[in-house]
Parts: sequence; C-alpha cells; structure tokens
Amino acid sequence: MKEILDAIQSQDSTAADFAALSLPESYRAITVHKDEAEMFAGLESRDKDPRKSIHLDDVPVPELGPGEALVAVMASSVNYNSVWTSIFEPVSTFGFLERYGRLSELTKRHDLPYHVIGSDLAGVVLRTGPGVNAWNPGDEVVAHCLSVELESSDGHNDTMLDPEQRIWGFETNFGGLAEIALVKSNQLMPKPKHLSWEEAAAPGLVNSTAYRQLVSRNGAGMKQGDNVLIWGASGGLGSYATQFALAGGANPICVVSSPEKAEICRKMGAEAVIDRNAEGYKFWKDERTQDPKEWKRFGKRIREFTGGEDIDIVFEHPGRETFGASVYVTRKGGTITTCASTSGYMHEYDNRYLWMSLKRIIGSHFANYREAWEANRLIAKGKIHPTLSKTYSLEDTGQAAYDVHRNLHQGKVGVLALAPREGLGVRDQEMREQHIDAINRFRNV
Ligand SMILES: C/C=C/C(=O)SCCNC(=O)CCNC(=O)[C@H](O)C(C)(C)COP(=O)(O)OP(=O)(O)OC[C@H]1O[C@@H](n2cnc3c(N)ncnc32)[C@H](O)[C@@H]1OP(=O)(O)O
Ligand SMILES: NC(=O)C1=CN([C@@H]2O[C@H](COP(=O)(O)OP(=O)(O)OC[C@H]3O[C@@H](n4cnc5c(N)ncnc54)[C@H](OP(=O)(O)O)[C@@H]3O)[C@@H](O)[C@H]2O)C=CC1
Repeated sequence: MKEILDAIQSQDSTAADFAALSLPESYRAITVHKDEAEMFAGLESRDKDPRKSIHLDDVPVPELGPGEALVAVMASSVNYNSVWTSIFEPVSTFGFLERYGRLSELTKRHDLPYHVIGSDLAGVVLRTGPGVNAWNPGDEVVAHCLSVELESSDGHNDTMLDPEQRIWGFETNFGGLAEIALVKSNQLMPKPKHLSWEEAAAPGLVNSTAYRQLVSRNGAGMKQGDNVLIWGASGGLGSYATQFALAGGANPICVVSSPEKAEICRKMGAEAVIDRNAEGYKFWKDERTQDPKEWKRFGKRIREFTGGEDIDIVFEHPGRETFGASVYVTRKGGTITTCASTSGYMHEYDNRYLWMSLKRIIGSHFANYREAWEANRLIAKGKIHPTLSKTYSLEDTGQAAYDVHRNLHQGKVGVLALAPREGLGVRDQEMREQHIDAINRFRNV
C-alpha cells in the first residue's frame, strides 16, 4: 500500500508506473458483519449505535471483472445510507448482497459475511478490467454510486430505471469507506482539480441526488423564480439543494433546527430561513394524529417570506414527520419531490389538498450517469461547492456515522482513507483561491 501511496503523491508517476504497481492481497475496510445483523434487536432507532456495529477489518482485494475498475481510495464520506446499514434498518443490507450474488458467477463475489460499505470516493485508478477504454491506471477520479447491469431495455432511457439498479456500497459490496474500492468503470468521473481528496469525495452522492430531485426533468425540473421549500437545508442533501436553488435563480425557503444552521444557510446566500426548533412546529399531536393548524401556521410563515406566495417545489426527505405539512404548503399545481423518509416511511397527508389543488408527488432516487456527471461538472466548474464540515480517520468512521445518525453534524462528514492528512490532491491552486471562502464555508462550524 505504501508503494501505491508514494506513486499517488509523486506527481511524476505515469499510467505505466501505476499499471506496474503490484496490488496488495488485502486492504483495510470499514465493514458490518452478517452475524451481527440482529445485535440491535428491540432497541429504538436512535439507541442503535453505529460505533458498535462498524468495524475496521483487513479484507482480501476482490477479483476484477469486465467493465470494472479497482481504485485506490484517498478519501470518502459518510452518507446516511451507511447509517442505515450500520443500524440494520429498514432492512439488513446482507439481503441485498445475497440477491445480487444470485445474479451471475461474477456477482457472487459480493455475497460475503462482511459488507464493505460506503458510496463515495475520491482516489486514483489502479487497474481496469477487460472492455474498459475510457479510464486508465493513474487517473484521478471520483465515483458516483449508481451500479447498473443495463441488460434490460427498461433502463436505456434513464439508467435509474434498470431492473438491476443498485447503490454501490449499500446494495453491493466493496464500497468506498476503504483503502481500495471496486466500481464499474461507468461510475467514474474526473476529480475536480481545485479540491483536496476529502473535499472532492464529499459531494458525490448527495449532490447527484439533489440535482436529479430538484433540477433534472426527471425530478422537479426547477425553474427561475420557483419558491423551493428545503428541509434540512444545511444537511447533506439540503446543503446542495440550497446551492442549486440559489444558482438556478430560485427562491429557497430553508428549514433548519438551530441558529448555527440558520447562519450557514444565510452565508450560502439564502434569505428565507426557518428555525423549526425555535418556532416550535408540532405537526403531530400524538403518534397517530396530525395538527392541520400547525401546517397552516407553517404556511403563513412561508407566505411572510414570499410576499404571500406558496411553495412551487418541496424538497422532501424527512418523511413521516413533515410530509403532511409539505403537501399542505405546496401551491396549486406544485410539486413535492421525495427521496427518503428519515423519520418514518409510512406517510400520511390530507389527499384533498393534493387532488383538489392538482399537486404532484414525485419519487426520486439517486441519479443516472448523465445527471451525476452534470452534478460533478458543476462542482468542477466552481458553480457548486463541497459542504465538508469535519473529517475523520478511517479508524473513527463509527464515530462519524454516529454523528450523522444523531444529527450532530453540518453539511457533509469526510473520512480519510489512504490520504495521510487533509488538504492533499489539489491540482489547480489558482482556481481554488477564487472559491476558497465557499469551499471552507462549512468547515468547523
Ligand atoms: C443513494 C442513497 C440512497 C439512500 O440513502 S436511500 C435510503 C436507504 N434505503 C432504504 O431505506 C431502502 C431500503 N430498501 C428496502 O426497504 C427494500 O429493498 C424495499 C422496500 C425498497 C423493497 O423491498 P423488497 O422486499 O426487497 O422488494 P419487493 O419488490 O417487495 O420484492 C419482494 C417480492 O415481492 C414481489 N413483488 C414486487 N412487486 C410486486 C407486485 N406489484 N405484485 C406482486 N409481487 C410483487 C417481488 O417479485 C419479490 O418476489 P420474490 O421474493 O419471489 O423475488
Ligand atoms: N434516495 C436517495 O437517492 C437518497 C436518499 N437519502 C436519504 O435522505 C435522508 C437525508 O440524507 P442527508 O441529507 O444526507 O442526511 P443529513 O442527516 O445530513 O441531513 C438531513 C437533515 O434533515 C433534517 N431532519 C432530520 N430529521 C428531521 C425531521 N424529523 N424533521 C425535519 N427535518 C429533519 C435535519 O436538519 P435540521 O435538524 O437542521 O432540520 C438534517 O440535518 C436520509 O434518510 C438518506 O438515507 C440521501 C441521499 C440519497
């Protein structure tokens, strides 16, 4: 591994040098264990502690198949899907690996008693499999997390519709929270040159998801002037949705839960910010009953910011707790676009407000290759910036996942894999200087 790291850090190494490097037999990887899938049985979600289920193990380097690449991971990031994996909710991810393993001789590799997790990376290509022409050893890359087989016609207009669509490092093995990762080569994209490894690894999953959900015609198709209600506006998804709204000439109405988070949204450029804690919204009277008066109070607050207008697009992901309110505050003909249900997936809303006002609910999930590429291009051009707040070592990934599970973080939480320290990997210092304040906006807040 030292030789690999030396080659990456020496700026003179050629593709041939990288191709000539011998691969180690094993690598350090963040895993969960199949025989521990029941370890939290009977506990409330919030009491399930990722620090207990997340391990740092030495695991064998997987065999490289056609169309695939092995990547030396310099840095990765924590996504909420790794929190779900680590608390074995809503289902154990070992079921996904078993199902994938039944597909073919090659996919059997994924069905193991351990799951190497993680759905983001920035690093360097080490080896490519047969049929890979666009990428070579030594290329500095980020990887998006869409894994597709594309053997069915269903996915050929929009690869997210492939029947064998999976999220890499969640529904497949050999993910990014590790020193080496196995990806399909069509997950690779150029690493933005003005960013360090950990900054480049931070946006991937959430930036691509927010792009499809809010901007793409496959999602809400946001346009200039739209009032966009963004839940968790300083969190992983929300910090990118807020940037897309501002950069696209829309009007974000940001919801957060503390004055510090409200301040970050203002620093991003948002003017309308609601602190849901300070204003004490209680959309549920008890576990079964919502309070429409609270939906109305929330809607009036939004109208104060918009000069009486209602919401064109709701960027939804908290789910059960907020969904009734989200449907209510949307304007006639508006859109609620949802990609998650952090607070519970059985949603309740008053359907009269949906059909009588011709609103639409759109389900959105990650992004296709093109959308992920366009989202990464915006990062590379300095139009959208990483929202990295803090970086952990691979050893401390359990703590990093705990922070995200307990909503103790801001923006994105990074993890250093092979990178010995933060700040390495910047190849365009001049461009970096132009955007340095925006790049550092979430740091240590
Ligand atoms: C990028 C980052 C993203 C995120 O962070 S997202 C958040 C994290 N992700 C999650 O929380 C999602 C986790 N996934 C799940 O909870 C489950 O994954 C799903 C609920 C999405 C799906 O459940 P399942 O049981 O895997 O799939 P089924 O489609 O219900 O298939 C079970 C059996 O039911 C059959 N079936 C499906 N649809 C129908 C139908 N309409 N009528 C009759 N049968 C149906 C299937 O074929 C299959 O059958 P057979 O077991 O024999 O193979
Ligand atoms: N389908 C897909 O492709 C994707 C789905 N996801 C899912 O989306 C969800 C959010 O992910 P991500 O943004 O990265 O997570 P984060 O935890 O980084 O951010 C979510 C934010 O949502 C807010 N929030 C949490 N619970 C509630 C609640 N009950 N009511 C209102 N607001 C709440 C919090 O902000 P505050 O406290 O400030 O209000 C929090 O910061 C997760 O469930 C994740 O699995 C994520 C990426 C892709």
